[in-house]
Amino acid sequence: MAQYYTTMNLKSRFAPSPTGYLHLGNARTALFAWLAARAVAGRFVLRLEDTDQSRSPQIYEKALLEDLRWLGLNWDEGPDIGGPVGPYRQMERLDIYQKYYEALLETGQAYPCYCSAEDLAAERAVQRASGKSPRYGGRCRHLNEGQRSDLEARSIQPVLRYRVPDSGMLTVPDRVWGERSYALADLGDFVIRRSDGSPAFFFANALDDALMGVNLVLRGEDHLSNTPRQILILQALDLPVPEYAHLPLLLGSDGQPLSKRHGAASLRDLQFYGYLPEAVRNYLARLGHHYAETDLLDDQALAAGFSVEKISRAPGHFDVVQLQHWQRLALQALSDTQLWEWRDLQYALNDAQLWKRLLAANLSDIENGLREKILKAVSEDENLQIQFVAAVRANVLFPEDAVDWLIRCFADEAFAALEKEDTAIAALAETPAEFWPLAAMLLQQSAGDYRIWTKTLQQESGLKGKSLFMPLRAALTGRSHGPELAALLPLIGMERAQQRLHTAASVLSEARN
Ligand SMILES: Nc1ncnc2c1ncn2[C@@H]1O[C@H](COP(=O)(O)OP(=O)(O)OP(=O)(O)O)[C@@H](O)[C@H]1O
Ligand SMILES: [Zn+2]
Repeated sequence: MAQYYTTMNLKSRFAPSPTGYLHLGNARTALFAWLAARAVAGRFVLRLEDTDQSRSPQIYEKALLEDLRWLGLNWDEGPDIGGPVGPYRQMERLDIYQKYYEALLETGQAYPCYCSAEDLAAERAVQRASGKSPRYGGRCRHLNEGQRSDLEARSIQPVLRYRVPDSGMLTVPDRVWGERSYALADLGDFVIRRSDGSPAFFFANALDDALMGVNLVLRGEDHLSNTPRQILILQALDLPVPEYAHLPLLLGSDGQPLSKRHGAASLRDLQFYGYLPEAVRNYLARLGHHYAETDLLDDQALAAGFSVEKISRAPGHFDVVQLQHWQRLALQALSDTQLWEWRDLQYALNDAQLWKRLLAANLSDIENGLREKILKAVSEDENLQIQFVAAVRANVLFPEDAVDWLIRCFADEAFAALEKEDTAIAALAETPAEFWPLAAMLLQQSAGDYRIWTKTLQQESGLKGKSLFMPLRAALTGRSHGPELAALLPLIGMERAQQRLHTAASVLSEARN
């Protein structure tokens, strides 16, 4: 049984390949490894497995660091900040690997294999045909010096294979899956160095964990079957074997595991939509890990409640409804001022394209400087900002929602053509024509006091409940749902409210024509 790490020296890591944008599966793996370290004041390492040079463009390395930082993770050692056991990019560690290849060659635990891709494919075909599971049969195991130099003379670049012991069992402990035993005879001698000299994943990954002092390897279940080979390598080199914890994979809506190469829902996408990183952290932390608390947790609480033992074995599914639930809670946790200053909201306010889209029906208003006019009015008045945020915050999930409500509150001439929901138009159409002049007059009389206005309007129109408030909401906001009208009315103001009540009457007559 593996020795469980003490809480004093835990070191975990995230070791992605910079081959695409991080998706939520990668992000959850990174988050769990980070939480495991932060829970016990351990260390967290970021290592880039960039040995597949054909798929490792520079942009992905930069994006990877940015996205992890956006998510709120930090690392104690990594490619950008260095550390005591670096370098932290595998391509910068080739000399280190070479030393260990030589050690294995010297003791005969590794040997060069000259088999061509065709040779190997033919071997596998024969094995499959006789119902055996395919593995390398060991053809180059016993080549003598003369045979080797012959092959070298034909300038065949060999791979290096690890010589797996012929018999025996290997027991692999896993903190999530428990112990599994493997018959060594089934493994087949596997490649540890490719013919171009680059290290195979099995080798570099295991070696680096050991050399970097990583003692908890938390990674996706896709690596579960690699573990016996990695333990063999570490044992052969007399290096420490870490503890392993394999996380069930996150699946997309097609039931397939998310994968960078297939462009799965990325952290970048979530950032673009305006998700708050604390919402994403809370969502991911509960994806396959149990927390007793159902409210939004800060990082300290997330770390304190994290334990490898609480990881579930069931595969996770990306569920946007759940993610939005955490977005709602994360937004609620912001003060009004913080919400107004939300960086993504500030971007959205300045995003002319977004305004154009929200106002598509009335582009001429954009040309007339509508956006500048509204922004000027609210940017000069801090009270108005706070009042606005306080009124609409329960109806805002994304920055775009806030911009939409801003337009609905503060646009005058634009409003006539502002997009109106069908249900809102239906509510207008069901309301008698004489209601609107009455509503306008009583609004004037009540001097904008919402309670007095609606009370007198109810008395004099005979309408009440939904048939009173739905048409008012529809006329004032163009929507059938939204923030409290009492809170919106002061923002809309008397003048615009009057205008909209009159417009509602004309919408009605248009609808009837
Ligand atoms: N769908 C997934 N769910 C959970 N974890 C995953 C998933 N896919 C990969 N991981 C984990 O993310 C970490 C980084 O792996 P890696 O960079 O190879 O990601 P990948 O998505 O498999 O990329 P690629 O498509 O380039 O192979 C590993 O620990 C891996 O196990
Ligand atoms: Zn061979």
